Amino acid sequence: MLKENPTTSNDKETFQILKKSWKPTQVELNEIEKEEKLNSNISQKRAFKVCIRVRPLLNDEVYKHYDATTAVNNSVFIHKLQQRFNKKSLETKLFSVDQVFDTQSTNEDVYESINHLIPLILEGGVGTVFTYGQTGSGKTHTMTGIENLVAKNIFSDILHKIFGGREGYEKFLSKNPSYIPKFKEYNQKVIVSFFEIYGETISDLLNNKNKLDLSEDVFGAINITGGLVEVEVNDTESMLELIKKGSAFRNTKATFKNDTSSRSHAVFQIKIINFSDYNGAEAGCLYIVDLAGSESGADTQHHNKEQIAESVAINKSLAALKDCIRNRSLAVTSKRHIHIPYRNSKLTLLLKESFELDSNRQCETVVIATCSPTEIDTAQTLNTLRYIAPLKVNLPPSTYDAENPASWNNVELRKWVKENGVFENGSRVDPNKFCPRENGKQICLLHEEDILERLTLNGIGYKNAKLFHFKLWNLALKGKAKKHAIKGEMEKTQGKPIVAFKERWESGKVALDFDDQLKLLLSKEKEGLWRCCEIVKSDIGGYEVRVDKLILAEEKLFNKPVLLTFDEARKVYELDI
Ligand SMILES: Nc1ncnc2c1ncn2[C@@H]1O[C@H](COP(=O)(O)OP(=O)(O)OP(=O)(O)O)[C@@H](O)[C@H]1O
Repeated sequence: MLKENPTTSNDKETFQILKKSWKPTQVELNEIEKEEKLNSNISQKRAFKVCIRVRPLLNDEVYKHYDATTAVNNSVFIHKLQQRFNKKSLETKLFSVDQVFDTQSTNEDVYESINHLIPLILEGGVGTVFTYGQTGSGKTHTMTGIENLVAKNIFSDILHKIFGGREGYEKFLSKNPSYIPKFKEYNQKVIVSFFEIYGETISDLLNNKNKLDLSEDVFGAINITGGLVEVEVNDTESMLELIKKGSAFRNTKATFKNDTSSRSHAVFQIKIINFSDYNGAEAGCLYIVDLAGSESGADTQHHNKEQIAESVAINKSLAALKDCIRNRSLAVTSKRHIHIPYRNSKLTLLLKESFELDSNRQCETVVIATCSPTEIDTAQTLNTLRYIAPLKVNLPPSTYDAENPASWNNVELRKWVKENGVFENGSRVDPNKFCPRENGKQICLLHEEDILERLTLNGIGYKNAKLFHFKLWNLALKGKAKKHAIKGEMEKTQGKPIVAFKERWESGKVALDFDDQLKLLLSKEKEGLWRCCEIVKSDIGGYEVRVDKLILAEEKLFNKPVLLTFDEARKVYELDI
């Protein structure tokens, strides 16, 4: 590995003497304490958790360079030797994040910062972990460690969940010592894929670098197209084998800073599929993303034309990633609309769901900033830390509203189902079967036929299933209207919500009226009266526009405009709630 060496042995000695006598100031200690108090008081979990890992000095660095960092609890100090006239002193910068891993930390220690993502994906959520940092700072070392530890732990985590905890599983094992787990028996599948994003090209690392692409469907979901190989795995060894195979195919080249520098973003994806789930239940998903290293101008001074173009492409996609996270954090606090530019790169498009404020599923991301400890990398380390330190984002506060199913989590939904799914003939809706993992919003987005199927397959008669669906659907519509009322889009008059007509009604808009009927506005007949055609529920779920059913409707009864999206496959419209 090539290293520049502007450090004299004199500097190194002076630095070591100064660092030995260095202590954080009282102001800095107060700041660390304040940050830690703030972290421990956070009742909400982080949507974006930020960690720092400082790697140790490597063998070829130990003699020439020195460690310019000091970690104190969840903060790290970066030191710089300054010379003023004849006097040398230490200049220090402090960064506080959620967790710091110092030069002595192991990959097992770092794994602790991400292991909460496993229960999240077993519940159908989306977990993302990525490392960000200069080339040669330890991203691949950290990510390979995490991939291997996930492979080692995920299968026992699933079994503990199936057997109601570690003790339950151990008790079972003591009675069945030769038991070999078969996840299919428990309706679980663990599916693994591994691909890289090099510039804007996506290649399958488990299939000879077969070219893949991303597409966004009409519902906004991102799909990998081109035949991604997805392998079902049942044990640690098979998963480790795939990690090894995929890593060997990765695009790496020697650079000025790193002999085996990764020139692509590698994405190791684990899907947890509960295949007894009905239509519409999404798989839990973990993305482990090893980013290509960012390079400074100085790092690229020995690059040829092709390498410079490669560096520009890497830095561009890293900038897109930073923009998305930064705007995501701004969007949580800002009163105005903040655009999250996830379409600016393939990487951010893939991770779109992690940036969405209003995602249907719970999404949590861990960002690990990796740093080289040496004094010659201080400028790049400061760049990395300045960027990642403000990225901490809390999950949006709970918006639970007993009258709005779209705001319920799985526990709240189950409670409602238990209380409301009771019929005169004694049959009951079992929440374990109706909504094993979904939250209220996910259930509200299901088609009527999917809901009816869930109910009838579990012994609820068709008539009762319709009644139950109607109750839930009505509540969802009212909840949505109420949400708008709270937002100030409606006024209350005599106990009845009346629209404050900020929106100008115009032809082509769809209005929901106070009887929960939808109408497509065709033309204005006269002031306050519109010629419309009816939009009715279809037998196959969704809505149909009945051009044969023309009516006149009073504008004052319109509750609010709604968006309909067209389901190309079934040729019906769906309410975009
Ligand atoms: N925590 C660590 N402990 C020991 N060695 C480490 C650690 N982190 C990194 N290294 C070593 O440092 C070198 C560079 O690490 P690595 O390849 O992981 O960097 P990188 O950030 O992925 O670089 P690039 O962006 O160029 O791919 C490797 O030889 C690696 O083994």
